[in-house]
Amino acid sequence: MITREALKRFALDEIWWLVSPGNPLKANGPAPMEQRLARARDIIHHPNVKVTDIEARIGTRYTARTLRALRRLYPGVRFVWLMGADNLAQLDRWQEWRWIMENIPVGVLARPGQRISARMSKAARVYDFARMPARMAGRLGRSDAPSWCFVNVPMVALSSTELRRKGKW
Ligand SMILES: Nc1ncnc2c1ncn2[C@@H]1O[C@H](COP(=O)(O)OP(=O)(O)OP(=O)(O)O)[C@@H](O)[C@H]1O
Ligand SMILES: O=C(O)c1ccc[n+]([C@@H]2O[C@H](COP(=O)([O-])O)[C@@H](O)[C@H]2O)c1
Repeated sequence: MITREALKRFALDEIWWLVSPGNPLKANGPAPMEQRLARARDIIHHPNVKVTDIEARIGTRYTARTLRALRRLYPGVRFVWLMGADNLAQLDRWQEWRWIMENIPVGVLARPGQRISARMSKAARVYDFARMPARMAGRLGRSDAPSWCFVNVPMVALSSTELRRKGKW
């Protein structure tokens, strides 16, 4: 749902789901890559959405390194980094987070319970000057970094952790 919203709201050509080799801030490692790729591909069927293990192939789980590699590999492409509001709330714990903000436009999708922590976060405060109003979200991909935009999307209070706990995956 947030992928479909992001395609529309940010007027993107494509969205790539980067199936992570493992979030550096999460203590427990994920399920095997092949399994997660297959499950991700079962969920999303959209001509403009690609599910990829490119981070594993590049050999990194750090977003700044991924983005540098992607720009080298696809020099003609203007990339935008997309994430949920929970990730904005702790972005200042990411490796080279200022480099990310300074170099790639960032689109943030609202997430239940995360509005205040995202708004009060260090990243939001430091880069307040670079925030685009949501009504201009469609221009995010064509704007120069630093530039970020928070959009309100229909709230779905689901998390991967909860789905795993309920045995749905
Ligand atoms: N319900 C949601 N609303 C908005 N963004 C979301 C939602 N669920 C996940 N995201 C975003 O989608 C991306 C992938 O999230 P992920 O698959 O790790 O799920 P998660 O629910 O955050 O995981 P976990 O429960 O293990 O913390 C992240 O950027 C996250 O912020
Ligand atoms: O680069 C980092 O330091 C960093 C720290 C935490 C999360 N990330 C990335 O952010 C993405 C979202 O993580 P998650 O677990 O919320 O889906 C995923 O690609 C992670 O690898 C990246």
